Amino acid sequence: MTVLALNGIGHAYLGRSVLDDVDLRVAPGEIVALVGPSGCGKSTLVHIAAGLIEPRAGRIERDYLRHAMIFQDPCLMPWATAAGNIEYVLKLARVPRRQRTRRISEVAAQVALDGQDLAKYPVELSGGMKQRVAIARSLAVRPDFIYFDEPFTALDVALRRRMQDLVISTCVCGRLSGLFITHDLHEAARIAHRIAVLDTRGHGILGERRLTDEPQSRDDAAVFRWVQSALADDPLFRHIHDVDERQVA
Ligand SMILES: Nc1ncnc2c1ncn2[C@@H]1O[C@H](COP(=O)(O)OP(=O)(O)OP(=O)(O)O)[C@@H](O)[C@H]1O
Repeated sequence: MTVLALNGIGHAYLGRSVLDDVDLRVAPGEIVALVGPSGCGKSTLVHIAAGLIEPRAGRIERDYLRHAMIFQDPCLMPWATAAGNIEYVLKLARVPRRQRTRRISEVAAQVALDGQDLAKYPVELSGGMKQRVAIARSLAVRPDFIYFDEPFTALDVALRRRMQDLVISTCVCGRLSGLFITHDLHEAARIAHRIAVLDTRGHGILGERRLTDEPQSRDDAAVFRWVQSALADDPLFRHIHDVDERQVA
């Protein structure tokens, strides 16, 4: 069973190929992390999967009801309060006013935003609070699939961790499915059921590894051990490591 199937996806920008023959599947209730070095086409693939870009080749099968997207930039409307930003998507979904108020409170509680936070404008919110509003906004319409495009890259380590916990508590425990783009193997190993590696030049999925236990049951030591062993012993991830080091050098 799949809720998302990408079959033979290919794409090019200005005649330059960035993706070729990419196949990827997500099962119900599964979070798949897609990793790969910068510029290999991860964002392009997730935009294609979400229907924001029409691919040059391939077929996409979506078997979910409603998706949401969370980007690195929270993309909040600066002229609306946090509550106003969340309410906007509920208005678009034609949710009646009384239900909107209740739904805003529910999702705000899920991401630990209080009434005072909800009354603030984006300029008055910290980076982490803005990202929490963005997550609350995406949860407000009750998606059953979420696309994450490196959502926590700009956050500091502690905040990033809290946001990852939030993904685990809302998505994994809520049985939502998702595709999570990241170049951070630790992040992937914390939150995903399965990790797929995109080829350096976007020429297909190089391989994938399933993590045996559920994300909510992994402690820091288990994640650390998994990543160390993947980088040291697994040729699939050594490849990523080498490429990153080459780019830094
Ligand atoms: N709109 C665009 N027009 C032209 N080229 C683009 C466009 N968007 C992306 N590219 C190019 O396509 C390639 C893949 O970009 P993409 O953003 O999908 O990679 P990525 O793996 O998500 O990178 P990163 O991890 O750095 O965000 C890159 O070489 C990028 O420069």
